[in-house]
Amino acid sequence: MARPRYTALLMIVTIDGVAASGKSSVSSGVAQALGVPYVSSGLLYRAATLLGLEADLDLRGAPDLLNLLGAHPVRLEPLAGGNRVWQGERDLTDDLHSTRVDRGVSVVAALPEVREWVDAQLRALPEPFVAEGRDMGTNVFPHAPHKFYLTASARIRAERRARERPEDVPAIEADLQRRDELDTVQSAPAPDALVIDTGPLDLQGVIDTILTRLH
Ligand SMILES: Nc1ncnc2c1ncn2[C@@H]1O[C@H](COP(=O)(O)OP(=O)(O)O)[C@@H](O)[C@H]1O
Ligand SMILES: Nc1ccn([C@H]2C[C@H](O)[C@@H](COP(=O)(O)OP(=O)(O)O)O2)c(=O)n1
Repeated sequence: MARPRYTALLMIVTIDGVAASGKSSVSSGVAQALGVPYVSSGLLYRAATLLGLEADLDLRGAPDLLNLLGAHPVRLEPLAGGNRVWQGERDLTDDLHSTRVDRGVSVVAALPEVREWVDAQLRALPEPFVAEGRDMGTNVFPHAPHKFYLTASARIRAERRARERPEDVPAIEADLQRRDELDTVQSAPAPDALVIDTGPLDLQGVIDTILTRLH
């Protein structure tokens, strides 16, 4: 079958949304269909959090955290199938989705200095790509021609995430709601984003909804 032609092929596509709304799975599917990499901005916030926790730092203290990140630089490797994060030769990726990192990351993401550190790395990446996070369409790539924003109820998101975490659905739902609140400032949809309620859709349904907009 002939591969569909996408006008978005040489541009940036942004996919923002609340926690566990499907951003990384959907971005990976869209990126693979477009034949471009996807970029997971949340992994950089998670890496800063992991390294701060490992160094026993107070996560509210930007100077110490920035010193640490400056001394041991972190690199995001944006692949279409799944992003990886490196610190030198160490692959941090598999340690970034623990409950401990989930619970600390919003505090770190609220630090303006850390946001600048992440944004600078993202803006240095070669286009085209699909970028996912909270503020890709509003703050980091406001000129992107195609923007999407994923939502779903906290219960549905918790049920999905429960397949990846040891905690039960109510505990995960409470954590997600707490994080939604802490992340509110940077999580507003761009005015020109298409908001997609992923609740009634399966993964492929969300990917197809986006791809039909990119022809
Ligand atoms: N529309 C969907 N239907 C069913 N499961 C989904 C859907 N979107 C995502 N998922 C699943 O929900 C979980 C969270 O998705 P993920 O892509 O990690 O979200 P995010 O990047 O927003 O945190 C994953 O297990 C993923 O496979
Ligand atoms: N562009 C971004 C991406 C993530 N963040 C913050 C907010 C989130 O709580 C954490 C982790 O985001 P990530 O997308 O990796 O994970 P969730 O989908 O929220 O589970 O980072 C942000 O503030 N801005």
